[in-house]
Amino acid sequence: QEAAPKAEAAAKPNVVILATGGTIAGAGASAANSATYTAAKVGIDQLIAGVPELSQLANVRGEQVMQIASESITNDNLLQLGRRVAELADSKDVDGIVITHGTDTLEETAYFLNLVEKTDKPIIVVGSMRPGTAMSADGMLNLYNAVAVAGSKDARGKGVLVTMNDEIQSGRDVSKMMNIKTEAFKSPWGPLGMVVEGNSYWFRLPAKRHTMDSEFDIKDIKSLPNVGIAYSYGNVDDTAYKALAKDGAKAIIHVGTGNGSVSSRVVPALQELRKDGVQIIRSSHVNNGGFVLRNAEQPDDKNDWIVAHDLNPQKARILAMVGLTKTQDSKELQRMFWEY
Ligand SMILES: NC(=O)C[C@H](N)C(=O)O
Repeated sequence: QEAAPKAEAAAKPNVVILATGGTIAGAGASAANSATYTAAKVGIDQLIAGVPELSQLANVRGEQVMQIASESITNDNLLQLGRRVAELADSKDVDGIVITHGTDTLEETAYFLNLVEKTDKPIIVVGSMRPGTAMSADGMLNLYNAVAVAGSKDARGKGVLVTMNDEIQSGRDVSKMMNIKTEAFKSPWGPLGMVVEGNSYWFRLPAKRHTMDSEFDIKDIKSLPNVGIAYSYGNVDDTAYKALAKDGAKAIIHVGTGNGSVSSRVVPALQELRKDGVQIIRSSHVNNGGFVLRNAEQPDDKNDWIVAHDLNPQKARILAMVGLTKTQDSKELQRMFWEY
């Protein structure tokens, strides 16, 4: 009789929560403040203490890696987080890792980790749309779901995942499609599954290379190159592109209209920049998921440009940076944009 609880404790998975800040750690002046608040206020110990039910799912411990709103995250922050995740993933007494994160750049961090972490242990990135001080705060349940998925054996080998609004999304595909609403995170290809009352229900698997099957490894990445993003619209000119190149961008993500199209007022500058060695990567600013194909709208073969395919501009920046740590060859980079 005495042995039972002990056996139960031993069977529970060990999950580490790495806290980085964001609204999930935010606080507002009153319960009515769902949108007006300060992000990155509450420490990880307080967050964990706020959801006592976590201890039913796993042996949970927390680490405060940083405390920032995610719009302010830098490449150095990404590397710091990535290295800590890798150390924990290598540790025998860690079964799964949760990262609490602001939602503004959550999709970038999730995709970055999906590319560079050589582990099949679950890595779950999670945030919230409302601070914990607000009525109907969503952080508690999102965090509970994240720990549940991180501790489950079923989540192994599926790449970095995101648990928001009861859905399990692929860290590669998911994007913040809407602000204000708690139903903020969507993937153009749909969620992988659902998490309900601590149980995961899976419906599909990621088809793109990730984690164990990736050619990238955080342990080999010393720094990330400068990659900029320039946005297209009617009456656009080449000012932003030239400024990014002048600032030393190794690649520029062109946020094109529609099919990643490029204004005739911008084409000559992009052809020049490519001749000067800058990689030009065409993506799209359409809201529900772009889909850019080679030589559609623009002669990519002739210009030696790259297409981002279905990656949105901010995810294209992540893959371009990681890819450029391995190669400067545009054909190799294009291969990566098809495979990841
Ligand atoms: N909902 C949020 O987390 C937004 C916040 N600005 C952040 O990304 O840190």
